[in-house]
Amino acid sequence: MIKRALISVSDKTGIVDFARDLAELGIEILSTGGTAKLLRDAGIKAIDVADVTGFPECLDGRVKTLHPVIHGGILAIRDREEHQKTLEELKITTIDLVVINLYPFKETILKEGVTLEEAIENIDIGGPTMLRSAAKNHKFVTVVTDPEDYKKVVEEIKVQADTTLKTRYDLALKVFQHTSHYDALIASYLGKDKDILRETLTLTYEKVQDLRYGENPHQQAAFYREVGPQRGTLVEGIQLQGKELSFNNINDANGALELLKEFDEPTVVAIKHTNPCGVASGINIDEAYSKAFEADPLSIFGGIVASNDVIGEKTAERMKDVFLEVIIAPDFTKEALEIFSEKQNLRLIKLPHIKARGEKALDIKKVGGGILVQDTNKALIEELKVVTEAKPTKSQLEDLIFAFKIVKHVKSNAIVLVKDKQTLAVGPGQTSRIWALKNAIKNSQHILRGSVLASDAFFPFSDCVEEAAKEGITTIIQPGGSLKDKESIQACNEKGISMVFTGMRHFKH
Ligand SMILES: NC(=O)c1ncn([C@@H]2O[C@H](COP(=O)(O)O)[C@@H](O)[C@H]2O)c1NC=O
Repeated sequence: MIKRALISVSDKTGIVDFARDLAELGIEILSTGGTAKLLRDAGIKAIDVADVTGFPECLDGRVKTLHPVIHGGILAIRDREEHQKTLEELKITTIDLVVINLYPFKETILKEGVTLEEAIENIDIGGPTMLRSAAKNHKFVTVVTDPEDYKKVVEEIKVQADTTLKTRYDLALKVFQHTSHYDALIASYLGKDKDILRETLTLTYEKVQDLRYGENPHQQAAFYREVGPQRGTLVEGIQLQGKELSFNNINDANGALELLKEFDEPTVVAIKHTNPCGVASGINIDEAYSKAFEADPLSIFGGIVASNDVIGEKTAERMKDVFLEVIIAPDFTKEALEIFSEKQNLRLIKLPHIKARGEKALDIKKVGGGILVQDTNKALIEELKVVTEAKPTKSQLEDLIFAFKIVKHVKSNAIVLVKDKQTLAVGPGQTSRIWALKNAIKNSQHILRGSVLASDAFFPFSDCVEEAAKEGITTIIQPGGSLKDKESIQACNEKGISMVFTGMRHFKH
Protein backbone atom coordinates (compact mmCIF):
# COMPACT_ATOMS: atom_id res chain seq x y z
CA MET A 1 0.00 0.00 0.00
CA ILE A 2 1.34 3.40 -0.97
CA LYS A 3 1.34 5.72 2.03
CA ARG A 4 4.19 8.07 1.33
CA ALA A 5 5.63 9.58 -1.85
CA LEU A 6 8.78 11.54 -2.51
CA ILE A 7 8.52 13.98 -5.38
CA SER A 8 11.54 15.85 -6.76
CA VAL A 9 11.33 16.90 -10.39
CA SER A 10 13.18 19.24 -12.70
CA ASP A 11 10.63 18.96 -15.49
CA LYS A 12 7.49 19.97 -13.65
CA THR A 13 5.09 19.03 -16.46
CA GLY A 14 1.91 17.53 -15.02
CA ILE A 15 3.33 17.29 -11.51
CA VAL A 16 0.74 19.50 -9.80
CA ASP A 17 -2.19 17.43 -11.09
CA PHE A 18 -0.42 14.19 -10.26
CA ALA A 19 0.48 15.31 -6.74
CA ARG A 20 -3.07 16.55 -6.16
CA ASP A 21 -4.42 13.13 -7.17
CA LEU A 22 -1.97 11.44 -4.81
CA ALA A 23 -2.87 13.78 -1.95
CA GLU A 24 -6.56 13.14 -2.52
CA LEU A 25 -5.83 9.41 -2.28
CA GLY A 26 -4.42 10.09 1.20
CA ILE A 27 -0.76 9.78 0.26
CA GLU A 28 1.69 11.91 2.22
CA ILE A 29 4.05 13.91 0.02
CA LEU A 30 7.69 14.73 0.73
CA SER A 31 9.39 17.06 -1.64
CA THR A 32 12.52 19.10 -2.44
CA GLY A 33 12.90 22.92 -2.61
CA GLY A 34 11.48 24.04 -5.94
CA THR A 35 9.04 21.17 -6.30
CA ALA A 36 7.70 21.59 -2.74
CA LYS A 37 7.15 25.31 -3.32
CA LEU A 38 5.27 24.68 -6.56
CA LEU A 39 3.03 22.11 -4.89
CA ARG A 40 2.32 24.32 -1.88
CA ASP A 41 1.59 27.28 -4.16
CA ALA A 42 -1.01 25.05 -5.80
CA GLY A 43 -2.53 24.31 -2.39
CA ILE A 44 -1.10 20.80 -2.04
CA LYS A 45 0.40 19.81 1.29
CA ALA A 46 4.07 18.87 0.94
CA ILE A 47 6.65 18.17 3.65
CA ASP A 48 10.15 19.43 2.97
CA VAL A 49 12.71 16.64 2.67
CA ALA A 50 14.93 18.80 4.89
CA ASP A 51 12.37 18.45 7.71
CA VAL A 52 12.52 14.67 7.38
CA THR A 53 16.31 14.41 7.22
CA GLY A 54 16.85 17.13 9.79
CA PHE A 55 19.49 18.43 7.44
CA PRO A 56 19.14 21.52 5.24
CA GLU A 57 19.46 21.36 1.47
CA CYS A 58 22.97 22.70 0.91
CA LEU A 59 25.88 23.33 -1.44
CA ASP A 60 23.69 24.95 -4.12
CA GLY A 61 21.38 21.95 -4.18
CA ARG A 62 24.20 19.46 -4.66
CA VAL A 63 23.04 17.78 -1.45
CA LYS A 64 19.31 17.57 -0.79
CA THR A 65 18.11 14.01 -0.63
CA LEU A 66 21.41 12.18 -0.17
CA HIS A 67 20.61 11.00 3.33
CA PRO A 68 20.17 7.55 4.98
CA VAL A 69 16.71 8.52 6.19
CA ILE A 70 15.63 8.90 2.57
CA HIS A 71 17.51 5.95 1.10
CA GLY A 72 16.70 3.69 4.08
CA GLY A 73 13.06 4.57 3.58
CA ILE A 74 13.24 3.59 -0.07
CA LEU A 75 15.56 0.58 0.11
CA ALA A 76 14.28 -1.29 3.15
CA ILE A 77 12.96 -4.75 2.35
CA ARG A 78 9.44 -4.58 3.68
CA ASP A 79 8.98 -8.24 4.55
CA ARG A 80 12.36 -8.71 6.19
CA GLU A 81 12.08 -8.51 9.97
CA GLU A 82 15.61 -7.21 10.53
CA HIS A 83 15.04 -4.37 8.11
CA GLN A 84 11.83 -3.44 9.89
CA LYS A 85 13.64 -3.47 13.22
CA THR A 86 16.40 -1.24 11.83
CA LEU A 87 13.84 1.21 10.48
CA GLU A 88 12.26 1.44 13.93
CA GLU A 89 15.60 1.85 15.69
CA LEU A 90 16.76 4.57 13.31
CA LYS A 91 13.32 6.20 13.14
CA ILE A 92 13.10 5.86 9.38
CA THR A 93 9.71 5.90 7.72
CA THR A 94 9.26 4.03 4.45
CA ILE A 95 8.78 5.79 1.11
CA ASP A 96 6.59 3.77 -1.25
CA LEU A 97 6.45 5.97 -4.32
CA VAL A 98 9.37 7.89 -5.81
CA VAL A 99 8.73 10.47 -8.52
CA ILE A 100 11.88 11.95 -9.98
CA ASN A 101 13.10 13.43 -13.18
CA LEU A 102 16.64 14.58 -13.61
CA TYR A 103 18.55 17.80 -14.21
CA PRO A 104 18.42 18.51 -17.95
CA PHE A 105 21.92 17.36 -18.86
CA LYS A 106 21.09 16.58 -22.49
CA GLU A 107 19.29 19.87 -23.09
CA THR A 108 22.22 21.70 -21.49
CA ILE A 109 24.95 20.17 -23.65
CA LEU A 110 22.88 20.81 -26.77
CA LYS A 111 22.79 24.53 -26.05
CA GLU A 112 25.11 26.63 -28.20
CA GLY A 113 28.26 27.72 -26.38
CA VAL A 114 27.69 25.63 -23.26
CA THR A 115 30.65 25.59 -20.88
CA LEU A 116 32.05 22.53 -19.14
CA GLU A 117 31.06 24.10 -15.80
CA GLU A 118 27.42 24.46 -16.88
CA ALA A 119 27.37 20.90 -18.16
CA ILE A 120 28.83 19.58 -14.92
CA GLU A 121 26.37 21.51 -12.77
CA ASN A 122 23.62 19.76 -14.72
CA ILE A 123 24.80 16.30 -13.79
CA ASP A 124 22.14 15.11 -11.38
CA ILE A 125 23.45 13.08 -8.45
CA GLY A 126 20.67 12.81 -5.89
CA GLY A 127 18.00 12.09 -8.54
CA PRO A 128 19.62 9.04 -10.14
CA THR A 129 20.57 7.77 -6.69
CA MET A 130 16.94 7.77 -5.57
CA LEU A 131 15.76 6.41 -8.92
CA ARG A 132 18.21 3.53 -8.65
CA SER A 133 17.30 2.81 -5.02
CA ALA A 134 13.61 2.72 -5.84
CA ALA A 135 14.09 0.68 -9.02
CA LYS A 136 16.24 -1.83 -7.15
CA ASN A 137 13.50 -2.19 -4.55
CA HIS A 138 10.66 -2.26 -7.10
CA LYS A 139 9.21 -5.32 -5.43
CA PHE A 140 7.86 -2.85 -2.88
CA VAL A 141 8.44 0.62 -4.30
CA THR A 142 6.92 2.33 -7.33
CA VAL A 143 9.25 4.60 -9.26
CA VAL A 144 8.16 7.10 -11.88
CA THR A 145 10.48 9.16 -14.03
CA ASP A 146 8.37 9.88 -17.09
CA PRO A 147 5.36 12.24 -16.75
CA GLU A 148 3.66 10.03 -19.35
CA ASP A 149 3.32 7.38 -16.61
CA TYR A 150 1.57 9.58 -14.00
CA LYS A 151 -1.90 8.73 -15.22
CA LYS A 152 -1.43 4.97 -15.26
CA VAL A 153 0.03 5.01 -11.73
CA VAL A 154 -2.86 7.06 -10.32
CA GLU A 155 -5.39 4.76 -11.99
CA GLU A 156 -3.81 1.70 -10.40
CA ILE A 157 -3.57 3.27 -6.95
CA LYS A 158 -7.23 4.24 -7.16
CA VAL A 159 -8.14 0.59 -7.74
CA GLN A 160 -5.94 -1.21 -5.20
CA ALA A 161 -4.10 1.43 -3.14
CA ASP A 162 -0.91 0.30 -4.87
CA THR A 163 0.51 -0.48 -8.29
CA THR A 164 0.85 -4.01 -9.63
CA LEU A 165 4.18 -5.79 -9.41
CA LYS A 166 4.28 -5.92 -13.20
CA THR A 167 3.90 -2.15 -13.42
CA ARG A 168 6.60 -1.65 -10.81
CA TYR A 169 8.94 -3.97 -12.70
CA ASP A 170 8.30 -2.18 -16.01
CA LEU A 171 8.82 1.20 -14.37
CA ALA A 172 12.06 -0.01 -12.76
CA LEU A 173 13.32 -1.23 -16.12
CA LYS A 174 12.46 2.14 -17.62
CA VAL A 175 14.45 3.81 -14.85
CA PHE A 176 17.60 1.78 -15.44
CA GLN A 177 17.31 2.42 -19.17
CA HIS A 178 16.93 6.10 -18.41
CA THR A 179 19.81 6.38 -15.93
CA SER A 180 22.16 4.39 -18.16
CA HIS A 181 21.27 6.63 -21.13
CA TYR A 182 21.82 9.67 -18.90
CA ASP A 183 25.23 8.41 -17.72
CA ALA A 184 26.25 7.35 -21.24
CA LEU A 185 25.54 10.90 -22.44
CA ILE A 186 27.72 12.29 -19.67
CA ALA A 187 30.56 9.89 -20.52
CA SER A 188 30.29 10.66 -24.21
CA TYR A 189 30.23 14.42 -23.58
CA LEU A 190 33.25 14.33 -21.28
CA GLY A 191 35.10 11.97 -23.63
CA LYS A 192 34.30 13.75 -26.85
CA ASP A 193 37.88 14.91 -27.45
CA LYS A 194 39.49 11.72 -26.19
CA ASP A 195 40.49 8.49 -27.87
CA ILE A 196 37.30 6.88 -29.12
CA LEU A 197 38.46 3.29 -28.71
CA ARG A 198 38.40 3.12 -24.92
CA GLU A 199 38.46 0.02 -22.73
CA THR A 200 34.70 -0.13 -22.49
CA LEU A 201 32.33 1.24 -25.06
CA THR A 202 29.05 2.71 -23.92
CA LEU A 203 26.89 3.78 -26.80
CA THR A 204 23.47 5.30 -26.40
CA TYR A 205 20.80 6.02 -28.97
CA GLU A 206 17.26 7.36 -29.00
CA LYS A 207 14.48 5.83 -31.06
CA VAL A 208 13.43 7.91 -34.05
CA GLN A 209 10.72 5.56 -35.20
CA ASP A 210 9.65 1.96 -35.48
CA LEU A 211 9.98 0.71 -39.01
CA ARG A 212 7.38 -1.35 -40.81
CA TYR A 213 9.94 -4.16 -41.02
CA GLY A 214 13.68 -4.71 -41.40
CA GLU A 215 15.74 -5.72 -44.40
CA ASN A 216 13.03 -8.32 -45.05
CA PRO A 217 9.36 -8.39 -44.08
CA HIS A 218 9.88 -11.04 -41.39
CA GLN A 219 12.46 -8.91 -39.52
CA GLN A 220 11.45 -6.39 -36.85
CA ALA A 221 13.21 -3.04 -37.02
CA ALA A 222 13.49 0.48 -35.69
CA PHE A 223 15.64 3.51 -36.44
CA TYR A 224 17.70 4.96 -33.56
CA ARG A 225 19.66 8.18 -33.58
CA GLU A 226 22.62 9.62 -31.78
CA VAL A 227 21.96 12.60 -29.52
CA GLY A 228 22.88 15.99 -30.96
CA PRO A 229 22.10 17.79 -34.18
CA GLN A 230 23.79 15.22 -36.50
CA ARG A 231 24.16 17.78 -39.28
CA GLY A 232 24.10 16.48 -42.81
CA THR A 233 22.80 13.05 -41.83
CA LEU A 234 19.39 11.57 -42.49
CA VAL A 235 18.48 12.26 -38.88
CA GLU A 236 18.41 15.96 -39.74
CA GLY A 237 16.29 15.31 -42.85
CA ILE A 238 12.80 16.70 -43.21
CA GLN A 239 10.48 14.46 -45.18
CA LEU A 240 8.39 16.65 -47.46
CA GLN A 241 6.22 13.95 -48.99
CA GLY A 242 5.91 10.25 -49.67
CA LYS A 243 5.57 6.97 -47.82
CA GLU A 244 7.44 6.39 -44.59
CA LEU A 245 11.12 5.55 -45.08
CA SER A 246 11.86 1.84 -44.87
CA PHE A 247 14.88 0.11 -43.33
CA ASN A 248 16.45 -0.39 -46.78
CA ASN A 249 15.62 3.18 -47.81
CA ILE A 250 17.47 4.53 -44.79
CA ASN A 251 20.47 2.28 -45.35
CA ASP A 252 20.67 3.13 -49.06
CA ALA A 253 20.07 6.83 -48.48
CA ASN A 254 22.90 6.81 -45.98
CA GLY A 255 25.16 5.23 -48.61
CA ALA A 256 24.13 7.93 -51.09
CA LEU A 257 24.91 10.70 -48.61
CA GLU A 258 28.30 9.31 -47.65
CA LEU A 259 29.34 9.20 -51.30
CA LEU A 260 27.84 12.59 -52.11
CA LYS A 261 29.94 14.21 -49.38
CA GLU A 262 33.07 13.49 -51.42
CA PHE A 263 32.06 16.23 -53.87
CA ASP A 264 31.84 20.00 -53.71
CA GLU A 265 30.77 20.69 -57.32
CA PRO A 266 27.15 20.04 -58.39
CA THR A 267 26.84 16.26 -58.19
CA VAL A 268 24.11 13.66 -58.26
CA VAL A 269 24.43 10.15 -56.91
CA ALA A 270 22.07 7.26 -57.68
CA ILE A 271 22.25 4.26 -55.36
CA LYS A 272 20.93 0.73 -55.53
CA HIS A 273 21.41 -1.59 -52.56
CA THR A 274 24.04 0.77 -51.11
CA ASN A 275 26.17 0.64 -54.28
CA PRO A 276 26.27 3.60 -56.65
CA CYS A 277 24.83 2.86 -60.09
CA GLY A 278 25.17 6.34 -61.54
CA VAL A 279 27.26 9.27 -60.33
CA ALA A 280 27.98 12.47 -62.21
CA SER A 281 29.10 16.04 -61.69
CA GLY A 282 28.05 18.85 -64.01
CA ILE A 283 27.94 22.60 -64.37
CA ASN A 284 24.62 22.45 -62.54
CA ILE A 285 22.37 19.85 -60.92
CA ASP A 286 20.27 19.43 -64.02
CA GLU A 287 23.29 18.41 -66.06
CA ALA A 288 24.61 16.26 -63.21
CA TYR A 289 21.29 14.42 -62.93
CA SER A 290 21.04 13.82 -66.69
CA LYS A 291 24.53 12.36 -66.70
CA ALA A 292 23.90 10.25 -63.56
CA PHE A 293 20.73 8.90 -65.13
CA GLU A 294 22.39 8.18 -68.49
CA ALA A 295 25.22 6.42 -66.65
CA ASP A 296 22.93 3.45 -66.11
CA PRO A 297 19.29 4.10 -67.01
CA LEU A 298 18.38 0.52 -66.10
CA SER A 299 19.76 0.21 -62.56
CA ILE A 300 18.49 3.58 -61.38
CA PHE A 301 14.96 2.11 -61.51
CA GLY A 302 13.77 1.87 -57.89
CA GLY A 303 16.91 3.66 -56.74
CA ILE A 304 17.72 6.44 -54.36
CA VAL A 305 18.97 9.73 -55.71
CA ALA A 306 20.87 12.36 -53.74
CA SER A 307 21.79 15.78 -55.06
CA ASN A 308 24.12 18.26 -53.37
CA ASP A 309 22.24 21.29 -54.70
CA VAL A 310 18.63 22.45 -54.88
CA ILE A 311 16.41 20.54 -57.30
CA GLY A 312 14.44 22.75 -59.64
CA GLU A 313 11.61 22.41 -62.11
CA LYS A 314 13.60 21.09 -65.09
CA THR A 315 15.29 18.32 -63.11
CA ALA A 316 12.05 17.44 -61.35
CA GLU A 317 10.33 17.00 -64.72
CA ARG A 318 13.00 14.53 -65.74
CA MET A 319 13.04 12.71 -62.41
CA LYS A 320 9.28 12.35 -62.44
CA ASP A 321 9.47 9.96 -65.38
CA VAL A 322 11.69 7.50 -63.50
CA PHE A 323 10.54 5.23 -60.68
CA LEU A 324 12.62 6.41 -57.73
CA GLU A 325 12.18 5.42 -54.08
CA VAL A 326 13.72 8.50 -52.48
CA ILE A 327 15.15 11.85 -53.58
CA ILE A 328 17.35 13.78 -51.15
CA ALA A 329 18.48 17.35 -51.72
CA PRO A 330 19.31 20.44 -49.68
CA ASP A 331 16.00 21.84 -50.96
CA PHE A 332 13.44 21.69 -53.74
CA THR A 333 11.98 24.71 -55.54
CA LYS A 334 8.24 25.36 -55.30
CA GLU A 335 7.82 24.33 -58.93
CA ALA A 336 9.74 21.09 -58.36
CA LEU A 337 7.56 20.25 -55.36
CA GLU A 338 4.46 20.81 -57.43
CA ILE A 339 5.72 18.39 -60.07
CA PHE A 340 6.60 15.77 -57.47
CA SER A 341 3.23 16.15 -55.78
CA GLU A 342 1.80 14.09 -58.63
CA LYS A 343 3.82 11.15 -57.31
CA GLN A 344 2.53 10.88 -53.76
CA ASN A 345 4.49 7.73 -52.88
CA LEU A 346 7.84 9.25 -53.83
CA ARG A 347 9.73 10.18 -50.68
CA LEU A 348 11.34 13.62 -50.78
CA ILE A 349 13.86 14.45 -48.09
CA LYS A 350 15.09 17.96 -47.55
CA LEU A 351 18.55 17.97 -45.97
CA PRO A 352 19.74 21.55 -45.52
CA HIS A 353 23.35 20.76 -44.55
CA ILE A 354 23.82 17.98 -47.07
CA LYS A 355 27.51 18.83 -47.56
CA ALA A 356 28.34 18.75 -43.83
CA ARG A 357 30.99 16.10 -43.27
CA GLY A 358 30.40 15.56 -39.57
CA GLU A 359 32.72 15.10 -36.64
CA LYS A 360 34.98 12.28 -35.58
CA ALA A 361 32.66 9.28 -35.60
CA LEU A 362 32.60 5.55 -35.14
CA ASP A 363 31.93 3.09 -37.91
CA ILE A 364 30.35 0.04 -36.31
CA LYS A 365 29.67 -3.42 -37.67
CA LYS A 366 27.76 -6.07 -35.76
CA VAL A 367 29.44 -9.45 -35.67
CA GLY A 368 28.36 -12.53 -33.72
CA GLY A 369 29.23 -12.01 -30.05
CA GLY A 370 30.31 -8.39 -30.41
CA ILE A 371 30.92 -5.44 -32.65
CA LEU A 372 33.79 -4.23 -34.75
CA VAL A 373 34.59 -0.57 -34.34
CA GLN A 374 36.75 1.69 -36.46
CA ASP A 375 36.82 5.39 -37.19
CA THR A 376 35.01 6.44 -40.35
CA ASN A 377 36.90 6.37 -43.63
CA LYS A 378 37.32 10.08 -44.22
CA ALA A 379 40.62 10.14 -46.15
CA LEU A 380 40.98 9.54 -49.88
CA ILE A 381 44.57 9.68 -51.12
CA GLU A 382 47.89 9.37 -49.30
CA GLU A 383 50.09 10.52 -52.19
CA LEU A 384 49.43 10.60 -55.92
CA LYS A 385 52.28 8.97 -57.82
CA VAL A 386 52.43 8.39 -61.57
CA VAL A 387 54.19 5.03 -61.96
CA THR A 388 54.12 4.57 -65.74
CA GLU A 389 55.92 6.06 -68.73
CA ALA A 390 52.66 7.61 -69.95
CA LYS A 391 51.30 10.42 -67.78
CA PRO A 392 47.60 11.24 -67.38
CA THR A 393 46.46 14.60 -68.80
CA LYS A 394 44.96 17.19 -66.46
CA SER A 395 41.40 16.21 -67.35
CA GLN A 396 42.23 12.52 -67.08
CA LEU A 397 43.64 13.17 -63.64
CA GLU A 398 40.42 14.91 -62.64
CA ASP A 399 38.45 11.91 -63.85
CA LEU A 400 40.79 9.56 -62.03
CA ILE A 401 40.21 11.32 -58.72
CA PHE A 402 36.48 11.50 -59.41
CA ALA A 403 36.47 7.74 -60.05
CA PHE A 404 38.56 7.02 -56.96
CA LYS A 405 36.10 8.97 -54.78
CA ILE A 406 33.35 6.73 -56.09
CA VAL A 407 35.14 3.40 -55.92
CA LYS A 408 35.81 4.12 -52.23
CA HIS A 409 32.06 3.76 -51.65
CA VAL A 410 31.49 0.63 -53.73
CA LYS A 411 31.42 -2.80 -52.06
CA SER A 412 34.72 -4.62 -52.59
CA ASN A 413 36.12 -5.89 -54.86
CA ALA A 414 35.21 -2.78 -56.77
CA ILE A 415 35.99 -1.25 -60.13
CA VAL A 416 34.60 2.01 -61.49
CA LEU A 417 34.96 3.34 -65.04
CA VAL A 418 34.50 7.06 -65.63
CA LYS A 419 34.63 9.60 -68.43
CA ASP A 420 34.02 13.33 -68.15
CA LYS A 421 32.92 13.04 -64.52
CA GLN A 422 30.27 10.47 -65.30
CA THR A 423 30.35 6.82 -64.30
CA LEU A 424 30.21 4.58 -67.36
CA ALA A 425 30.38 1.34 -65.43
CA VAL A 426 30.42 0.11 -61.84
CA GLY A 427 31.56 -3.37 -60.85
CA PRO A 428 30.65 -3.93 -57.19
CA GLY A 429 31.11 -6.71 -54.67
CA GLN A 430 32.98 -9.41 -56.57
CA THR A 431 35.14 -12.11 -55.02
CA SER A 432 37.89 -11.44 -57.55
CA ARG A 433 39.10 -8.14 -58.95
CA ILE A 434 39.12 -9.29 -62.55
CA TRP A 435 35.49 -10.33 -62.20
CA ALA A 436 34.64 -6.89 -60.87
CA LEU A 437 36.21 -5.37 -63.98
CA LYS A 438 34.64 -7.90 -66.35
CA ASN A 439 31.21 -7.35 -64.79
CA ALA A 440 31.59 -3.60 -65.04
CA ILE A 441 32.48 -3.89 -68.73
CA LYS A 442 29.76 -6.45 -69.48
CA ASN A 443 27.00 -4.42 -67.80
CA SER A 444 28.04 -1.05 -69.18
CA GLN A 445 25.82 0.56 -71.75
CA HIS A 446 28.60 2.85 -72.98
CA ILE A 447 31.59 2.83 -75.28
CA LEU A 448 34.45 2.59 -72.86
CA ARG A 449 37.24 3.77 -75.14
CA GLY A 450 39.02 6.70 -73.54
CA SER A 451 37.55 6.09 -70.08
CA VAL A 452 39.52 5.94 -66.83
CA LEU A 453 39.53 3.02 -64.37
CA ALA A 454 39.58 3.12 -60.57
CA SER A 455 40.18 0.11 -58.36
CA ASP A 456 39.55 0.12 -54.59
CA ALA A 457 42.60 -2.05 -53.89
CA PHE A 458 45.80 -3.05 -55.68
CA PHE A 459 45.98 -5.34 -58.72
CA PRO A 460 47.35 -8.70 -57.59
CA PHE A 461 48.16 -9.56 -61.23
CA SER A 462 48.43 -7.75 -64.54
CA ASP A 463 45.17 -9.28 -65.82
CA CYS A 464 43.09 -6.15 -65.05
CA VAL A 465 45.48 -3.98 -67.07
CA GLU A 466 45.24 -6.37 -70.01
CA GLU A 467 41.45 -6.44 -69.83
CA ALA A 468 41.33 -2.65 -69.57
CA ALA A 469 43.58 -2.30 -72.62
CA LYS A 470 41.19 -4.43 -74.69
CA GLU A 471 38.43 -1.86 -73.99
CA GLY A 472 40.61 1.14 -74.82
CA ILE A 473 40.78 2.36 -71.22
CA THR A 474 43.54 4.95 -71.15
CA THR A 475 44.45 5.50 -67.54
CA ILE A 476 44.16 3.75 -64.19
CA ILE A 477 44.08 4.78 -60.52
CA GLN A 478 44.68 2.26 -57.77
CA PRO A 479 46.37 2.17 -54.34
CA GLY A 480 49.42 0.13 -55.42
CA GLY A 481 51.34 -1.95 -52.95
CA SER A 482 51.10 -5.40 -54.53
CA LEU A 483 54.15 -7.66 -54.66
CA LYS A 484 53.41 -7.80 -58.37
CA ASP A 485 53.00 -4.06 -58.98
CA LYS A 486 55.90 -4.27 -61.42
CA GLU A 487 53.95 -6.66 -63.66
CA SER A 488 50.97 -4.31 -63.81
CA ILE A 489 53.23 -1.32 -64.48
CA GLN A 490 55.03 -3.19 -67.24
CA ALA A 491 51.71 -4.21 -68.82
CA CYS A 492 50.60 -0.54 -68.73
CA ASN A 493 53.85 0.55 -70.38
CA GLU A 494 53.42 -2.04 -73.12
CA LYS A 495 49.85 -0.90 -73.80
CA GLY A 496 50.55 2.84 -73.49
CA ILE A 497 48.25 3.17 -70.45
CA SER A 498 49.11 5.60 -67.68
CA MET A 499 48.71 4.51 -64.06
CA VAL A 500 48.59 6.45 -60.81
CA PHE A 501 49.07 5.06 -57.32
CA THR A 502 47.25 6.66 -54.38
CA GLY A 503 48.93 4.84 -51.49
CA MET A 504 45.54 4.38 -49.85
CA ARG A 505 43.25 1.36 -50.03
CA HIS A 506 39.48 1.62 -49.73
CA PHE A 507 37.99 -1.77 -49.00
CA LYS A 508 34.30 -1.67 -48.18
CA HIS A 509 32.83 -4.93 -46.95
N1 LIG B 1 21.62 16.37 -4.67
C1 LIG B 1 20.50 15.88 -4.26
O1 LIG B 1 20.45 15.39 -3.16
C2 LIG B 1 19.30 15.90 -5.11
N2 LIG B 1 18.14 15.32 -4.79
C3 LIG B 1 17.27 15.55 -5.81
N3 LIG B 1 17.88 16.27 -6.77
C4 LIG B 1 17.27 16.75 -8.02
O2 LIG B 1 16.67 18.00 -7.79
C5 LIG B 1 15.68 18.24 -8.78
C6 LIG B 1 14.47 18.91 -8.17
O3 LIG B 1 14.85 20.04 -7.48
P1 LIG B 1 13.77 21.11 -6.98
O4 LIG B 1 12.67 20.32 -6.34
O5 LIG B 1 14.51 21.99 -6.01
O6 LIG B 1 13.30 21.89 -8.20
C7 LIG B 1 15.36 16.91 -9.39
O7 LIG B 1 15.80 16.93 -10.75
C8 LIG B 1 16.17 15.90 -8.58
O8 LIG B 1 16.65 14.84 -9.38
C9 LIG B 1 19.15 16.52 -6.37
N4 LIG B 1 20.03 17.26 -7.08
C10 LIG B 1 21.12 16.86 -7.71
O9 LIG B 1 21.92 16.08 -7.57
